[in-house]
Amino acid sequence: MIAFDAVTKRYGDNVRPALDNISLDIQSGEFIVMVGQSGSGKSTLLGMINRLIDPSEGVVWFEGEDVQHLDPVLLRRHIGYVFQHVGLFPHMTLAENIGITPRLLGWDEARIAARTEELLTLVQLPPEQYRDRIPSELSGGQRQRIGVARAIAAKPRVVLMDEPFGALDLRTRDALSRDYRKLHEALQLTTVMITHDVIEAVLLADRIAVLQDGRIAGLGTPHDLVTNPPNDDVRALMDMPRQQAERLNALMRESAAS
Ligand SMILES: Nc1ncnc2c1ncn2[C@@H]1O[C@H](COP(=O)(O)OP(=O)(O)OP(=O)(O)O)[C@@H](O)[C@H]1O
Repeated sequence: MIAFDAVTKRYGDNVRPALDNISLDIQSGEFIVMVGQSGSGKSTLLGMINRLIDPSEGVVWFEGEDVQHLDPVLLRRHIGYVFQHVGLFPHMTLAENIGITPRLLGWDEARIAARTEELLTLVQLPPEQYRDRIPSELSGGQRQRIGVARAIAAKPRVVLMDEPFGALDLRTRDALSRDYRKLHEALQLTTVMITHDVIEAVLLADRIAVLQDGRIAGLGTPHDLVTNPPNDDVRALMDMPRQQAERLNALMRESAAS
């Protein structure tokens, strides 16, 4: 579905490339999650898929085509994009926000209305109650649900997510990410997600890519990376959820004993 072939990205005259000779194949239907420290190159990698960023060297393939040969505006209409600050249009109703890409693609109004109803139901915001609201009349979690609905409105096969649930409280975040995983499966999407939360990555991903200084330091199923990390940095990162669980258990035991 998507392939990076020896991709390097240099910003301006920075000595160190933001991405350094990355090769990565993403299969159709796969849920791949990118983790790594701030500045490791995750957003740069994601932005190359929908041509927000162009490579300095190498080729990014999308469904067998070099993205450099595709019109970026048209390409983006076929790739859903969800990011942390949802970016809904504040004066448009939720229905209008969801209908933006279908409308740009020339769908007729009846089809857009039907699709909007379907999506509001899918993201668990009953249409009769929500379709005519504006974004400021929603909670952060509800807004993010609309962000997901808008991203998949025109039935893209690929969805890119940049810290989509990062600004939400833990419970909402957990519920929303689980709901999204179900949507990913039901709609047979290909999803590329960035998160800073290793637990979220382990729970959601088919495969995790660990980025470090512009390179892929580890790539594999959550199980592979936890049980057989390729190096000490990946081991330390993937071991964090277990260490936190152990600390929590120890605290619980101490407070139960006192
Ligand atoms: N427009 C830009 N101009 C110059 N340097 C940039 C630009 N965008 C990113 N960089 C640099 O490229 C490197 C990778 O940045 P990138 O945003 O891809 O990292 P990231 O892993 O997504 O970070 P974060 O987790 O903080 O969002 C960083 O060193 C960053 O400073």
